Amino acid sequence: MGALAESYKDTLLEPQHIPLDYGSVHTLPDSHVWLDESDESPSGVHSTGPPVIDLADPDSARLIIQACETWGVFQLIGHGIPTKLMEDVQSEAEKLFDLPVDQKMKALRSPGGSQSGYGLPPISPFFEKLMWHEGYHIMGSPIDHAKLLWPNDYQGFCDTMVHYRSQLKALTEQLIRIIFKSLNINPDEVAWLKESQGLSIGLQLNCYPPCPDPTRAMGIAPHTDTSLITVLQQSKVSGLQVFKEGAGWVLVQPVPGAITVNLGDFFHILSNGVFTTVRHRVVATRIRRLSFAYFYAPPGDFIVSPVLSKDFGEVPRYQTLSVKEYVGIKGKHFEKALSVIQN
Ligand SMILES: C=C1C[C@]23C[C@@]1(O)CC[C@H]2[C@@]12CCC[C@@](C)(C(=O)O1)[C@H]2[C@@H]3C(=O)O
Ligand SMILES: O=C(O)CCC(=O)C(=O)O
Ligand SMILES: [Fe+2]
Repeated sequence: MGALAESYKDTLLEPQHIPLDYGSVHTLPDSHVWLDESDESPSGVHSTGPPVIDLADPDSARLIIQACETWGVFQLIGHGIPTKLMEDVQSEAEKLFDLPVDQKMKALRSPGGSQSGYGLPPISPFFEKLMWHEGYHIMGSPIDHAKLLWPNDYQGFCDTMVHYRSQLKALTEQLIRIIFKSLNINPDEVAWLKESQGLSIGLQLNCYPPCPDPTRAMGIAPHTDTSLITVLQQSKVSGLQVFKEGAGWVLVQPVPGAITVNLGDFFHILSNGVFTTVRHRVVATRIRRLSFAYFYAPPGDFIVSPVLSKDFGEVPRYQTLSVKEYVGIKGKHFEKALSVIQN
């Protein structure tokens, strides 16, 4: 199922690492109070956000590369994902998170197993406090877990998710080709890009339930994605913030119909640190917010080695290692993983 299925598999999930029955909680429990994020200015709402790029613009490749260097994130319009499909995904996910908590718990992700199923973010054990979040992860076939949720009525959900995944795969690979060219990597010579063998692909449905005290809660704690690239559908409700040096936390205000694209750790390593793996978080909100993240990583045995050139630097800033090795290091060292492999 690919190397990402192994990520965070050894982080110790304690009994408290399961989502609350949020509908029945009217005050924020102490276990969910996040205080003192003050070192990293709370909500940089005054800064201009990351760029919005139209993929149909003849200049889009240049703008994408520029955004990879400066922000590590951008919003993409003209991407060709049908609006109807994006709406269908939203309504299937709403149906899922609307289920009674006992029903969702039947599909709970099992500790040490694959990442598929219902639960809190796998990074939860790295934090003292719990996130105001529930998620459902799909890796490989969605059928087994969907059958647990809807024993007689799972086909519509599965068809929508599989169709969505294949559309996002094509878009993601189009973006990877653009970025590879700027790194002087010939995409036609990359076997996994041509043949789709051994890729690590995960589709994460995120739900941030209505929060009674959003300024003291956290939707998803700060992290960088363990991916080459992540493409994200945000709903109309804002909540995603990215950390920008000099500006603090900056809101990525959702543009209707746009797909948010962010680079993950593997593009950062490949580009010798020139492309940003963007640190991001999600703030809690008074109204429910959904988002859908598609994570794409090369096969576990792919060797990630910084590209060296005049533009990307002549000296490697990171050690050369396999995707699988890095996933192991990330699972152990989390936010420090990149500094662990720094030369
Ligand atoms: C494909 C993956 C990326 C992810 C870890 C995982 O193996 C499965 C869940 C993903 C997710 C979703 C919520 C935020 C996040 C940091 C987490 O805890 O689980 C990401 C992980 C990631 O980007 O590494
Ligand atoms: O909800 C969002 O906007 C972002 C979610 C996210 O960062 C993730 O799933 O990795
Ligand atoms: Fe993320």
